[in-house]
Amino acid sequence: MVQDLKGNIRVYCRIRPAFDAEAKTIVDFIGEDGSLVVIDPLKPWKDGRKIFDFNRVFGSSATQEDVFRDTKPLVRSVMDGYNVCIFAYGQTGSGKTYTMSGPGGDSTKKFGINQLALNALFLLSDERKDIMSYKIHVQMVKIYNEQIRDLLADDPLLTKYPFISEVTGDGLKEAQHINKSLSCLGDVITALAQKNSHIPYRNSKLTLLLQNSLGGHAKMLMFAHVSPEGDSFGETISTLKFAQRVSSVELGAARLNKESVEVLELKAEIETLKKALANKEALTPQTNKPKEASRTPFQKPKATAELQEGYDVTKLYDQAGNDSFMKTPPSPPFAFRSQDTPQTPASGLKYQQPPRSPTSGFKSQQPPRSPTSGFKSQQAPQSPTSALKSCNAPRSPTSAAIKSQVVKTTYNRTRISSLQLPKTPEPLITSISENKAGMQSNRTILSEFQNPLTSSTHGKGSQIRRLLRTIGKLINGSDRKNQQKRTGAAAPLSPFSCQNEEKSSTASNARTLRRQSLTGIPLPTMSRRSSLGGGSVPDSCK
Ligand SMILES: Nc1ncnc2c1ncn2[C@@H]1O[C@H](COP(=O)(O)OP(=O)(O)OP(=O)(O)O)[C@@H](O)[C@H]1O
Repeated sequence: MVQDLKGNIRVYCRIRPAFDAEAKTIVDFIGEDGSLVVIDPLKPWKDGRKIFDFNRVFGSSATQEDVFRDTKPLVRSVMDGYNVCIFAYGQTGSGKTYTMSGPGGDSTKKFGINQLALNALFLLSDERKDIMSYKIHVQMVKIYNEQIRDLLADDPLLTKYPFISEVTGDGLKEAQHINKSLSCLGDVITALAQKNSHIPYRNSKLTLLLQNSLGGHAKMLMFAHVSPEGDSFGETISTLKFAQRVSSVELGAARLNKESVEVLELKAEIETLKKALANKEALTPQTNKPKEASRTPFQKPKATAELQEGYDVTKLYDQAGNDSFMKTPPSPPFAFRSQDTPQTPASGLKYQQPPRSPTSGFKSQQPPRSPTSGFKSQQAPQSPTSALKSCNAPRSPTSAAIKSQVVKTTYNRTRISSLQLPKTPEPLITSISENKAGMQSNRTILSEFQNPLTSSTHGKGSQIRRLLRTIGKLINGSDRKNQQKRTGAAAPLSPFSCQNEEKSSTASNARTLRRQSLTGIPLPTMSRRSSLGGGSVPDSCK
């Protein structure tokens, strides 16, 4: 907890076993609390003792498993939405490769952090497969002479580089670049430690590459490797001092890619609300249920079909209380485009209703829709203003609203083609569940590529939140609304009465339709005109 408050740079120190087991090492003391005391072989008395503090210190007897045990929680936090960076630092021959790649061999005991971390990610992914779908991408690059090379590229020429790990000519150049990288890393760490406004990430490819993992938005683990031999003391002290500096950097709490977790939580909430809604639905008397063949567009199963076919119903239902709802036609970018979810001929809002006037929106078997319409196929509204006017019987705006949100959330999801859907709201929720993977895939891509998709995931979170609010309103307000519906006359609904009246009338219309959707009972004398407010439509608004 203290660490989280302090920041998210952790420093583990690992001491390689001495090559000569008989030789005296510079390690004087290793504390459980992460303290390390080294002693200068040239000053074996008190002044020669240097004390350092890290998060953990692994002595020469520590195994790969020991090291990974303390690394695993960090690795797992990737799956919870954090960017995590683990890197090894230290003089040549101090054990960096051993820790990160392992000594080699098939046994997991020989695995390094890289393999163990991937194993952990795959295991976790498997454990959560019922609730989450992860995509894991692996990239391997080498920074050589300030050139980044993709080591997993198909073209070997791209991966080939001269090994020269002599210090002349190109080797000298290489050494200079390595020094530059490390020096830049040091500069970045110093700037972070000093809380400078400018952090010089761009000074080297290494820091540029690690930018997202060195800043305050990520969790970082540094393995500081040291050799225990006396003749490495100078390098060891240098490494330990740098590691101490890194450890002193206080970045503040890492910023979780919280949208991902939010999505998880919201999904759990959806599950709860789903049950509550289903219960409510079960308690609500279902009367005047039309036959399947003559089902009106206000019935939930139809709306469900619309959802599952990927219709853009949001502008028609979800925003029923919004001015623009009646005025603005669904815009193409918002509409569920055919290439994303192609609809089948059987899909759509086939209301089986007789043709209506040109102001009617949901005409069954209506030919070509307006290009601006979010509705697809035959049922597209003929005009932007015709969305609710066309309703002979109350549509189920609430279920449509729920669905429309899901449509947006699951924009890239696989289309569900069947139109033979049950009449309860469960299919709605089912469609949510079926699209879990989609919601989380973005979330997974976000872990992989870090920042770029955050806003996308955030959008899904807020969409789901809106959806939850809608469901919550349905559950909490249904009784009251039903009561109102039974006792009161329908509120004047006049979406075509222009500016001043339009908002309230549209909202009333939405409430009315929601009441209807909850109960499934058509409102008395719910003609098209009465559902819109009973007044004639002014010419100016037609
Ligand atoms: N914890 C360890 N236990 C046993 N052997 C180790 C350990 N760490 C390192 N070694 C051995 O020490 C030698 C040097 O280790 P390694 O190659 O990992 O160092 P390095 O820091 O990667 O070196 P370089 O920077 O030169 O690549 C190797 O033979 C390795 O097997």
